[in-house]
Amino acid sequence: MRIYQEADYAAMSRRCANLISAEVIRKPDCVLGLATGSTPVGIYHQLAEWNRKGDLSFWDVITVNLDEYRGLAPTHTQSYRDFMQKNLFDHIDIRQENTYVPNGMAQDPEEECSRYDSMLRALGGTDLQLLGLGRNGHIGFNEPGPAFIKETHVVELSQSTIEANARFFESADEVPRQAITMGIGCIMEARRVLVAVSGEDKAEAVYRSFCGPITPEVPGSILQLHGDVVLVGDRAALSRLPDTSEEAC
Ligand SMILES: O=P(O)(O)OC[C@H]1O[C@](O)(CO)[C@@H](O)[C@@H]1O
Repeated sequence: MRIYQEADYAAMSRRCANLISAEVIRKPDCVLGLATGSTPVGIYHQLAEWNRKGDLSFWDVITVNLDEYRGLAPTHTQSYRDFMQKNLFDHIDIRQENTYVPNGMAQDPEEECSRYDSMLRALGGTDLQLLGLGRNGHIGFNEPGPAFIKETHVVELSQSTIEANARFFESADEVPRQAITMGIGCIMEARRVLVAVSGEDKAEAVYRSFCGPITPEVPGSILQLHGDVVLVGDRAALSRLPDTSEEAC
């Protein structure tokens, strides 16, 4: 695993944007797996700026998002589709039809999960998967539980995730209780995984994911078994790692 320790959120965002742009330059028709949440906002803004300046094109790029809340329409201001439009897609030259986000309004969610997996397979998997990390170690919306779930699936959000994401809603009561998420198998099949973390409140999850036992109780810990993981964090988020200059643990 490669670790980049950056001074702060801005530097972490620039580093991740650099790694993503390197992939886009290397393979202009790459498949990027994308994440939502507060962490990637700075990364997306940096990519949009380079695109606006003409330094980077997303014309042939395909994007596949990790997850979506169940029951929120794509136009809902807290849906992950809306998040992606506002923070990235509306500001870059990507073709809208090349951007995939699970449909949280699907009448038959199980069918939507299989459709998403088939679509991922048809695309040949992701070249680079960007991940944030939940405070409880979740990746995508793969919450701590008794087993790793391989395929895209419907998940019951944990209380800690509902509380963490309540900041985006009027109150915790409005946070959807379910989501559709890419499974651990789809994430692990990415050719490269880029994990972005920022802030003291992620330090414990980073430590448990990369230095603790591999267990579905800490979904991010599965990444220890991936052959090409790049972890980029600011000092606060990486503060519990024993030595961030080389291997994590
Ligand atoms: O970047 P944040 O807002 O801390 O979120 C971390 C993780 O939590 C989620 O937002 C889901 O709760 C993920 O999409 C994200 O990777």
